[in-house]
Amino acid sequence: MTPVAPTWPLQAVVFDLDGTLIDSAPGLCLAAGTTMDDLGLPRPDLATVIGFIGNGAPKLVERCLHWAGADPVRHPDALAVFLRHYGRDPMIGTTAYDGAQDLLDALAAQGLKLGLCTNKPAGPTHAILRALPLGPFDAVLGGDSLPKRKPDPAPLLRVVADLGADPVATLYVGDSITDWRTARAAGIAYVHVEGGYQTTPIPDFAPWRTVASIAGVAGLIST
Ligand SMILES: O=C(O)COP(=O)(O)O
Ligand SMILES: [Mg+2]
Repeated sequence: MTPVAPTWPLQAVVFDLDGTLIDSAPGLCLAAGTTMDDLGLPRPDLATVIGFIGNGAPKLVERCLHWAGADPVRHPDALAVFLRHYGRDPMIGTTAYDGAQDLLDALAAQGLKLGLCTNKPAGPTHAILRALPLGPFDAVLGGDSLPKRKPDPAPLLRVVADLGADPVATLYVGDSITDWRTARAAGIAYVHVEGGYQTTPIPDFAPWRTVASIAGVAGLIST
């Protein structure tokens, strides 16, 4: 498979959030563990929860229940409990990766539009963006903002449209198979950041570029 390259000059860069700009896995693990306590189920450890991140809160809870051998009919209740725990303070166990804000500042200074397209629900996403602070972003969509979430291309294409950018002159920067599939389905050039939450090889993987950490994205872009 041939990687999709962006056309220059670049107009916009859209980012994934969890595992790309922020390390939120300890917080997600804590909320998942408290949820499982409430349900009388075993707590998954951090490495296990990291493997469950990437497709949004409903999938994370579904994977926790499946891991524990629990009846899937408990999912609606479990999801409500999880969202209550996580929503109380999504900043617990969450930090920005080194260099993330410096990168956003540098890209904005080059006149690039900045977007955020995450599967994290919009409520905690905005709480985290305010609290860190991280950004500013010109357009933000959460996993529950549209009827479909990543890897469906709709959220990414909507963010790009909200930015007023041309998809071919846009980069999507992410850390997971979900992000890669989203970018591929949208026909948008994909930059993969290593060191996030992708723990298994990605089949048919053809990113435009791979960087070892978020700070490395700056070196790819000159407008
Ligand atoms: O909420 C998740 O499961 C993943 O969130 P992300 O799309 O920002 O990586
Ligand atoms: Mg991610």
